[in-house]
Amino acid sequence: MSLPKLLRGGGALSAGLRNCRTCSSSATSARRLRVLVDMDGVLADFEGGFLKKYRALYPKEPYIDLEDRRGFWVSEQYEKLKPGLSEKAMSIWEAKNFFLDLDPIDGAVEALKEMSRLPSTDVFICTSPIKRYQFCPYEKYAWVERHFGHEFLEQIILTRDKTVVCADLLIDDRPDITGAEPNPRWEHILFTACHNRHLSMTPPDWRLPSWREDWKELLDSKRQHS
Ligand SMILES: Cc1cn([C@H]2C[C@H](O)[C@@H](COP(=O)(O)O)O2)c(=O)[nH]c1=O
Ligand SMILES: [Mg+2]
Repeated sequence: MSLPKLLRGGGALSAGLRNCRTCSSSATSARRLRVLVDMDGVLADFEGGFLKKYRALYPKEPYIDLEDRRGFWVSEQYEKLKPGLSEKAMSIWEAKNFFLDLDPIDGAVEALKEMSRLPSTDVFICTSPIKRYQFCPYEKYAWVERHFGHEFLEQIILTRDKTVVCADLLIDDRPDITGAEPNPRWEHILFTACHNRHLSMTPPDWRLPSWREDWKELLDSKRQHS
């Protein structure tokens, strides 16, 4: 089988992998591809937005350049940098307008709109809100409406556990996605972000380096081998 160029781990795509068709309810839907796309770090520039606001609010505190970011949790790396910085980091994304003000990731808006227009493809934005919920869930909806339009609000899934969502693919920057379901239906495509770009990929892992790459090739490949 020829593998898409973006598959760094040389993954075997869907051959022998879990088949999401088992959770489809009709023959018609069985032919459609369902794609979940994460928001923070994939569509919205969480890391860039955080650093900008953190430096503005705490100009005297140390910070971590994006190229030095390691590990998914910003709060953990900041706490290691200086005890107490975890709380200051959290105060940034817990504040009003943090999520709403995030810039889109390069190419994300065009790519997602194009993906949602593809035939036989259902696209959902699948994102985890923070538990301090005063602003975050509302602002995530408002962000989607601002960048994708009102209609796209039908395609939002807010969940703290993405493993229980049934789909063919999940494009997400978090390397370790775990939850109540030990065998999620989707295959994970790791979207490259500052905190994960140094991780080596092992088969059958997939990676999408950016929205400027040929993400359609990944979808087509999954479609063909499902
Ligand atoms: C880096 C980091 C993130 N969070 C929060 C912010 C978002 O609500 C989620 C990540 O959501 P995703 O759907 O997995 O992109 O986590 C956090 O609480 N602490 C952090 O350090
Ligand atoms: Mg993310």
